[in-house]
Amino acid sequence: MASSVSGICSSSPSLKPKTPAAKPSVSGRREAVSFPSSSKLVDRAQSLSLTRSVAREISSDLAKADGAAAKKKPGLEKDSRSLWGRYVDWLYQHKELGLLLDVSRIGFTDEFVEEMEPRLQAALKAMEELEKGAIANPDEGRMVGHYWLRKSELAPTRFLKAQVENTLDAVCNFAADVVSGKIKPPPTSPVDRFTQILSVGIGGSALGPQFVAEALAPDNPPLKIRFIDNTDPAGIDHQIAQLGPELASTLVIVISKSGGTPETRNGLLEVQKAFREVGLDFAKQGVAITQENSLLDNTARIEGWLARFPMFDWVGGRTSEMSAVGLLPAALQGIDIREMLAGASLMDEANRTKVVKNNPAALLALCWYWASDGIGSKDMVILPYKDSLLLFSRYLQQLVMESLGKEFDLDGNRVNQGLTVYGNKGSTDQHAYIQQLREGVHNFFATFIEVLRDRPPGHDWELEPGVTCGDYLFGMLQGTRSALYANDRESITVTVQEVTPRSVGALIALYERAVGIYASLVNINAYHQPGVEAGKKAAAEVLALQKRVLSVLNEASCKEPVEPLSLEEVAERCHAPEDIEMIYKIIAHMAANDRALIAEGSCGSPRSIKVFLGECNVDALYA
Ligand SMILES: O=P(O)(O)OC[C@H]1O[C@](O)(CO)[C@@H](O)[C@@H]1O
Repeated sequence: MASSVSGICSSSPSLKPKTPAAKPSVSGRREAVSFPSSSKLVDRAQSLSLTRSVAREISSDLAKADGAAAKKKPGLEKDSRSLWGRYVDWLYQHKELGLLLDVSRIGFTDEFVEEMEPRLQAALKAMEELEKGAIANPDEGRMVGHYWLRKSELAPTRFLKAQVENTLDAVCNFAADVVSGKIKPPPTSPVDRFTQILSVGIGGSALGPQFVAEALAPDNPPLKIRFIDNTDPAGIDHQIAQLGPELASTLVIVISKSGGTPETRNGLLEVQKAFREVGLDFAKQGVAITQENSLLDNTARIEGWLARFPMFDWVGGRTSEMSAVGLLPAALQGIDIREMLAGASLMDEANRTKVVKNNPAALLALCWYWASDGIGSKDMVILPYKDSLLLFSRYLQQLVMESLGKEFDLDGNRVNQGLTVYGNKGSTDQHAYIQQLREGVHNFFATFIEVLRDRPPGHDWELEPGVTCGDYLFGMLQGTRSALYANDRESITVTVQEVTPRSVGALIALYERAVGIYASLVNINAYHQPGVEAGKKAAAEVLALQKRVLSVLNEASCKEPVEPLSLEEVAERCHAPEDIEMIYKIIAHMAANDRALIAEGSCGSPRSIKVFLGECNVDALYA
């Protein structure tokens, strides 16, 4: 029975005005500063409570970056003839892909390029080894093989090659059968074809499929796609409500490499409940994409789901778009996945050259290093001037930040590396934050993504003499690029002819490789994510504490008369006095959600709160 009383916790706790105080040192956080001297670095490292030796190592690492980039940073070239020369000299073109990379508005010097050459060669060598099957993720003892997904011949064993090829065939066949209606929803469905996909997954098991759907799904795809990528009950309800009666013709694809991610598990349980409530048999509409023998795989097998596709140990979540994770949803939406793979493969090939000027991923990594001093001192703002590429920055956020945002380097030195990524799309963002980019704090470099083809042939018209709507978009991009540069804000421009499966595949491959090369340049493991575990562990601890709180409250509520408890008393009885703040938050959250909990007092004055349960659960007393 759920009840709560008298507007408990209905208003936010009052916030005291902040009094300025000396900033405490934040462990592990390095401020973004340009080219600090070595002695300053040592001071800073010491203030971060690092040992002297670690401080010295950081100092010397950054001194290297100083050597390679910082000390020589001249003002940006402004003479238009010289700039044109620079543009032409450095322009990279991939003819077959119709892709251009312009790095002329990044101000690196020839001397910097020369100094970086040996490190770039080492990085390219490392990529070569990785493609051959080296253990490129030493922490987890794993190979990193996403490049094999688009060129199975590269896989280091026949077994792995067959795995890639068989999975691709299985994905294509299954998608073709679903789209053609050979694989049908159960007879309870009012229509005899699957019409919708509900994709349940998070992080790398969602961001690639979301980006690709937004970029490439036709206006009327054979199956429309929706996503549950969180454990937000209202968000989940919304997706299910939007499906309405079409739930009966929805293919639910549950994607989780590990097969045990809580958000994804919760999404699955919620969807299964929705199926039960309307009398549908989930198993007949469920598809799992996960590692063999994971919890999800075993559940799907035991429950007899419609299909299961493998995820491989050697493919990381954030580089899984070209595995079944990305390919199955894409194929079901009528996207040509072989073209995506072809685009990625062509890009990979280009990125194998050891000539840096002809290697677009190496050029990107070089620019990132220059622009952010090899320490992430500047953010990377991604600005695609094309609505369909809206989610590219969101996709890149995980690819770049989960890969590069690391506390330690490969030698165990504390480095707090990373590269912040954000952005939406142009010209929309010109009316949001470009003001600050042009004139405000100088803490970023931009990447423009330009798409030359405005709309399919035969549809264009001039909305004023000689000018189309797309000309405006073009003008906005060029204008912003020039205006930023005029104010010493650097930028990269990636140009594609059109947004096609091939160009999207190429873009994904370009950034995957640039991240790998950059990681080598700064000597970090791009393929693990130890930091994510801390949050997951803490969340599990909160839920465990909540169970203890409930048990303590139940005990007090089973007394005659019922014993309302203060927060201090609850914390004491949970043997967790140090967790009183968390206990307060747990109680406030439960009270806001009709959880058989009666809290008296006011959320704004936590000391006034007395809490008890509406009912005694006798069974729980003896559990
Ligand atoms: O596919 P899984 O195992 O559910 O993991 C989802 C995501 O969670 C992470 O492990 C951590 O956020 C990502 O790397 C991954 O893409």
